[in-house]
Amino acid sequence: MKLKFTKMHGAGNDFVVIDGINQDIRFTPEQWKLLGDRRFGVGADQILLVEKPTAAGCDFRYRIFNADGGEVEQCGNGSRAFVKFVAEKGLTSQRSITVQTKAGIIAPRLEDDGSITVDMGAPVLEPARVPFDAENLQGQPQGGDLLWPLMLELGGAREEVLISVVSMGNPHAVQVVDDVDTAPVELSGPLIERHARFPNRVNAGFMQIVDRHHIRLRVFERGVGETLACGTGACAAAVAGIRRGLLDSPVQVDARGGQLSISWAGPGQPVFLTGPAVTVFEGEIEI
Ligand SMILES: N[C@@H](CCC[C@H](N)C(=O)O)C(=O)O
Repeated sequence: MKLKFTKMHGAGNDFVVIDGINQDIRFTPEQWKLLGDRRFGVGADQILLVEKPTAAGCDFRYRIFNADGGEVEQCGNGSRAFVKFVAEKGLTSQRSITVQTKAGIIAPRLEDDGSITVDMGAPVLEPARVPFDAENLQGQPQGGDLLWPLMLELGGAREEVLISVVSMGNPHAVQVVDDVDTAPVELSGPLIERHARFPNRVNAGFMQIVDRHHIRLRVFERGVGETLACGTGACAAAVAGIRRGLLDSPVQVDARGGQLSISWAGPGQPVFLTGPAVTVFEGEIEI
């Protein structure tokens, strides 16, 4: 079939966005992977599918596929691209929408200045629900959080890293580093992503604290590798930093591809993610 798509990005985290309301989309994991392939397909960190909702009270259903072809629960930067896409394509006239995802309902809103704020829902902090297997591990208390020691095998050497585990619908392991520019993202990112204690794999965040309202962040994303920004990763890092008593809301997050802003009032409360969404080009591909 000839597929119409839109290429978009949010702070450099890039997407192929597909209207699955006016096109009949039934792809295999290999076809999703091909769309994400930067050499043989279009190229993107994630492919986002817009569908009619199946849950009552929602305007749309939002499905997310990583570049490796796997379907995942949540994507924060993608949710901003999603609301801009449905507005630009005339699929809605509302500036605030409710969106059904695999991880629950989120609510993105187009602001007058073109930025987008998303109610991402409350973070999940219980290890078993992230999911993270904490059995026989001694958590180290810090602030209101437990830091978990994770043993990494690096070329014969063993190294322990201290992580916070947070789910924003999708799983995150966040560690504090002195300097994100020299943090071993390429080396330990893949080891954390596939660590046996994360049965569904995990997104690995490396956060440098600049001051109590400002961090720098790099994220090695599950199913992709390092991206220029990760919206749920920014939410998870801010939540972890606030819980540990290192940060106060709101938190400015500098990613390599742009700036995001996170606010969170504390456990049980939703996390709000604000940032840009940009349409790059429209295209068609035979698939
Ligand atoms: N880039 C995203 C997260 C996309 C999904 C992630 N790779 C996962 O597997 O959970 C974001 O902006 O949140």
